[in-house]
Amino acid sequence: MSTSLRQDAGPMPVTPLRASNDTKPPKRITKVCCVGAGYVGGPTSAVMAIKNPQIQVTVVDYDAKRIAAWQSDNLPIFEPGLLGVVKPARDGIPNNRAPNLFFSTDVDRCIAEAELILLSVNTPTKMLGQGAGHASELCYLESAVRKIGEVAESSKIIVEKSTVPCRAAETLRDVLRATGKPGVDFEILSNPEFLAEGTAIQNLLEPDRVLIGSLNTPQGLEAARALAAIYTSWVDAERIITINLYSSELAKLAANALLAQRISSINALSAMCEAVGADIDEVSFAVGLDKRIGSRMLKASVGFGGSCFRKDILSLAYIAESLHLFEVAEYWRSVININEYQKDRFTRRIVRCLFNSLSNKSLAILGFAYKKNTGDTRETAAITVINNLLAEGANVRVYDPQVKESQIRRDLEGSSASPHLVRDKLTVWSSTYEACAGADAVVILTEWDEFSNKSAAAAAAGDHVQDARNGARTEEEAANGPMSWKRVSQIMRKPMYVFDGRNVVDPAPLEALGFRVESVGKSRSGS
Ligand SMILES: NC(=O)c1ccc[n+]([C@@H]2O[C@H](COP(=O)([O-])OP(=O)(O)OC[C@H]3O[C@@H](n4cnc5c(N)ncnc54)[C@H](O)[C@@H]3O)[C@@H](O)[C@H]2O)c1
Ligand SMILES: O=c1ccn([C@@H]2O[C@H](COP(=O)(O)OP(=O)(O)O[C@H]3O[C@H](CO)[C@@H](O)[C@H](O)[C@H]3O)[C@@H](O)[C@H]2O)c(=O)[nH]1
Repeated sequence: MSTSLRQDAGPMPVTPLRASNDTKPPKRITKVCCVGAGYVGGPTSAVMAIKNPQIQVTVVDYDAKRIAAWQSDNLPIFEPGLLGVVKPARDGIPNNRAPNLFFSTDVDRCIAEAELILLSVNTPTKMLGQGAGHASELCYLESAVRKIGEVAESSKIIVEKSTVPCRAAETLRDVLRATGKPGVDFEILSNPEFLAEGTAIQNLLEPDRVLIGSLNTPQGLEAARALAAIYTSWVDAERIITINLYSSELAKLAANALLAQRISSINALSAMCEAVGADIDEVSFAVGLDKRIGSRMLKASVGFGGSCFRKDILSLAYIAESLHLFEVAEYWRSVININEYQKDRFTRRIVRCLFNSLSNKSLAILGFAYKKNTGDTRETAAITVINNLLAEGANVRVYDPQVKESQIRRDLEGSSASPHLVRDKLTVWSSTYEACAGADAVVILTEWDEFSNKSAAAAAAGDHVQDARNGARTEEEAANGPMSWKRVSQIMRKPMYVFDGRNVVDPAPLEALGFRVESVGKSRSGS
C-alpha cells in the first residue's frame, strides 16, 4: 500500500456534524474483534467489554508472548487501573477475567466470527524507502485488512482505531475490494483513540469525546450508529460526535499536533525565561488563566516523548508536503525541531554547570519512561539526553521504577552512535539511593511522584500553586518527598547538583541541604 496520498482523490467533501434521522434502532453488535493487543487494543477492548457485558470482545495478536501476558496477572503493559478492567472482581472474587473478554492468537477465526473489527495495530514512522523517516508505515494495517478480506465470509464493519494518514480508509477499501469474497460487504469507519498513557483507563471511561467518522452513505451512517450504540453504554450521547470519515482521520493528527505544539511553545519560552530571569511555571500559570488558552499541556520539560507526538507530526507534515503545502509542513516540523533543541539545550546546561567536563563524573538519572505512570520508553527524552551525556564521557547510573534494564539497554544501544559507551559506562539500579551513590549530579528525566519533594497537590498543579497544606510542611518534610533527599545528600559527591528536567522538585529545601538546583525555565540568579 502506498503511504503517499492518492493524487486522484480530489478535494475532501465537507460534511457538518451529523445527526442521523434514522428512527429504527441501530444494528446490535454481539461480537467484536480487536486486531492488535498493544497499548490501545488491550485497554480499549477491556473497557468496551466491561461496559457491554452482552458483547463478546476478543483481542487478537500474532505476538503469542503478548497474548499470554494479557491472559496472566502479569499484564504486558503497566497502566494504573488496567488490571481492574481486564480482571475485575466478580462475585467477591478478585482478579477474575471479564467473562466476555478474550485474548487469542487465532486471528483468522476471531476475524471471521466478528461483526465489527477494531484495527489497533501499530502505525510507526516508515523506516525504509519512499517517505522513510516521515510517512506512516501502513504495512501492519494493510496486512490486517488483507487478512480480513481473505477470511471474512460475512459482512463486517471495520474501524480504524490506529492513527492513520488522511484518506487511509480509501486505500483500505481498495484492498478489501480486491481481496474480499463476492457478496461480503465492508464498511470502514474512523474512530481514533485519544487516550494518553498513564491515564488510559480514566480517559477511556470518561472520554472528552468519541469521534466516529463515516462515509455519508446510508451504509456508512448505519455503521456509525452501530458503533455509537456500543459507546452509548457508558458515554453520554452528546459526547459521541459523528463526522466525515476523512475529517475524523485528520482530526486525530491535528489533535496531537496541537497538543505537542503547546509543549514546544512553552519549552521555547522556557529558554527565554532562563535567559531573562523569569520563571516558566509562573508564565505558564499566568497565560493559562486566560480561558482561551487554558492551563493544560503547558508544563515545561526536557522535551516531549511517547510513540505518538513525533510520528504523528511527521506524518502530518509529510501529508502537507505531498499536497505541495511546503510552508504548512515546515510549520509543523518546527514543533519537532524545538523539541530536539530542548533536549540538547538541557544536556548543554548540565555540561556547562559541571565545569564543562563530564569526564570521570557520575550522573544519576532518575526516570527513563517518557512520562510517569507508564513503563513505555518509545521516543523518551531520556534516550537523547543519556546518549549525549555518555558522549561527553560521563558515567551514567539509571533508575526507573517501571522500566527494565534490558529495555533501557536496548533503547540506548539501538540509538547510540557508540554502543560501546552504553556497555562500558552505563549501569542500571533498582533504587534511587543506589543510583545516586557517589554521583556528582542527579538528573530527573521522568516526573515519577517518588522523585518530587512537593506535596501531591503542588506537584500536580505546578510551582505557582502554594502547598495545599499552606506551609504546614516541616523543613524536614519539605526536604524529603516519598524519597529522602536528605539521605541522597549524604551519599553524593560534593558539590551536588540536581538538574530537574520535569520541574518536580521545590529547589529551596534542596538548596538548604547543599544541592545546587537547575530547573527548566528558571535561572538560579532570577529566583
Ligand atoms: N499508545 C498510545 O497511547 C496511543 C494512543 C492513541 C492512539 N494510538 C495509535 O494506536 C495504534 C496502536 O498503538 P499502540 O501503542 O497500541 O501500538 P503497539 O505497538 O503497542 O501495539 C500494536 C500491536 O499490533 C500487533 N499487530 C501488528 N500487526 C498485526 C496484524 N496484522 N495482526 C495482528 N496483530 C498485529 C502488534 O504485534 C502489536 O502487539 C497506533 O496507530 C498509535 O498511533 C496509540
Ligand atoms: O504539559 C506537558 C504535557 C506533556 N508533556 C510530555 O509530553 C509527552 C506526551 O504526554 P501525553 O500527551 O500526556 O501522553 P501520550 O500518551 O503521548 O498521549 C498523547 O498521544 C496519544 C497518542 O496519539 C494521544 O491519544 C493523547 O491524546 C496524547 O495526549 C510526555 O513526554 C509528557 O511528559 C510535557 O512535557 N508537558
